[in-house]
Amino acid sequence: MPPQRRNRDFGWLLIVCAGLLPLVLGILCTAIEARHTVHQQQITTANSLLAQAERMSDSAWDMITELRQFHYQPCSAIEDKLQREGNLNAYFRSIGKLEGDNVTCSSAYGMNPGSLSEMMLRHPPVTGKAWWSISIRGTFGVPNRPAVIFVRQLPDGEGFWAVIDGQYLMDFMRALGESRGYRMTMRFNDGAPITSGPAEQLPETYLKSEPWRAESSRYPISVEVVVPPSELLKAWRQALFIFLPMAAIFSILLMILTANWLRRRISWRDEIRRAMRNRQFSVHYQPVYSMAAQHCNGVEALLRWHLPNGDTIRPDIFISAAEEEGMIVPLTRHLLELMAEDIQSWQVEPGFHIGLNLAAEHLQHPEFVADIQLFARRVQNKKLQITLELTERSLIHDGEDVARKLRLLQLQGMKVAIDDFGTGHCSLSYLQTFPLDYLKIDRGFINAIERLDGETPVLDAIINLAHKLQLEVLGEGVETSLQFQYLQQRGVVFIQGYYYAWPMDNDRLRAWLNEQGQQPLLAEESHESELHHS
Ligand SMILES: Nc1nc2c(ncn2[C@@H]2O[C@@H]3COP(=O)(O)O[C@H]4[C@@H](O)[C@H](n5cnc6c(=O)[nH]c(N)nc65)O[C@@H]4COP(=O)(O)O[C@H]3[C@H]2O)c(=O)[nH]1
Repeated sequence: MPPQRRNRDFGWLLIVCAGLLPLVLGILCTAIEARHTVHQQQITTANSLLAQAERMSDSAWDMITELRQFHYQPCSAIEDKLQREGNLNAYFRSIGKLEGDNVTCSSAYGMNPGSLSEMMLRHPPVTGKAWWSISIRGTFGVPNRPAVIFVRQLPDGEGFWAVIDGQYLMDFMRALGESRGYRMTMRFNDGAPITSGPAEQLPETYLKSEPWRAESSRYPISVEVVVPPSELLKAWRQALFIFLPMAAIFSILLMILTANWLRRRISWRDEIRRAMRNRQFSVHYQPVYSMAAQHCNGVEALLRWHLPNGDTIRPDIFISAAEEEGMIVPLTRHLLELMAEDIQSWQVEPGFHIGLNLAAEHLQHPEFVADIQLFARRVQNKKLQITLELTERSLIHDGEDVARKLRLLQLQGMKVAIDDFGTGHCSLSYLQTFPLDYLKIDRGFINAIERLDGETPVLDAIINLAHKLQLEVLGEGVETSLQFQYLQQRGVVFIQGYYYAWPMDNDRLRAWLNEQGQQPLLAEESHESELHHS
């Protein structure tokens, strides 16, 4: 499959993925949100149930405290009063008195209706406590309806009891959760369950939510709330209903952005190719001043891109794009061709320097040496000093291999410079790895110069370092007389910048070299006219 085709297919895949991403994320988030909502509802329901059960327990214990007034009184004397108390207070099925395990008096059945076990339809729990309560599946009189019995036993064997009808609790549960299909279970003291909701086991599906259990801090009451899958599904559907339109908008936006990004990527590559074909690139040359020779002894080649409408694209933009799009090698080869053509028109002394910028990808390319050698052969009649400028902007991975190639080219008479020194992450390691001849100080450090007799610590340190390593130093971006003099005083041998000359096209360079190329640069003079002229 040709690479172009493969890229396009990959692009479609990327657009589809970008479109799906918000949808998938949305579905996941809403599922989590639905679970959270349902869980909160479970907690709220359980807490409401507990609160109601606690209120009923409070009533029951209050009633038992009230019954204390009938202590030592025979059932015949209190029967009517008991009946009235039992009937007039909410929640109660019956209330009464105890003697040991025997029920001696009941608001429902009068005197001596039987034992406590017979009334509860089970043995009383062994709690060892004078106050206890337990949920039961029914009572002697109403065996099929759950209830809760509250008992207080006095040390003298007498006691009081109250039975709350479970119907009140079941009604409350129904009101809370019947419409939502909740299954709710309440137990007092691990007694019989009082339940409401569907009795069947919920199917084991992903949508099943965990039962929520809660206990009262005041009484031995526990509740459990189970939510059916349909509730979770409903909550999910509601969340999706709100979220899906937003997700759809996000999907469309993301697809448009991805498509634009892909188009831009493809268009940079295509545009650079087209621009090379249509000769929209040209080379500008910026003169370099030699302090020793006191005249221009070389130039740096800087690529320019002129659009047919007269606009230009900044080199830092199209060079970065070419590096990212894998176009820097063809572009540099194009630069070398343009330079070779221009150089044929030059009238310069042998040894005149021509510096050219090289990107890391090209240095690592297997045909790098051949490319440079071809260029050198094409301009060999001019006997130029070719300087290869490495920049730290993009990292050179295979340092040893690149160093070997550079050494080979050095043996054939070329020089190597490190460009924009100090701005990257690996300035010092480059000094150690590569066979360098020149160090070009970035204009950021030159801009820091404030006074001729003062210090510029970092700049001074770089200059000293270069001298120690026996590298020749070039100051880049020199714009003022002060900067020029400062560098001159500190033994910087080459100067490049607007103060000396701006980058210019080939025709203007030839004229400039003729008129000003041999003139010394004097710091005291005003160079305004010279700069504008160039
Ligand atoms: N403010 C200021 N700027 C000054 C002064 N003197 C020169 N300059 C600018 O500083 C840049 C020097 O080039 P660079 O550091 O190699 O930085 C270059 C270089 O890294 C890259 N570049 C340019 N042409 C090529 C090329 O053919 N190949 C590669 N790989 N990179 C290139 O693009 C960068 C920017 O290039 P340009 O825009 O041409 O910008 C040039 C030049 O116009 C000055 O006194 N003041």
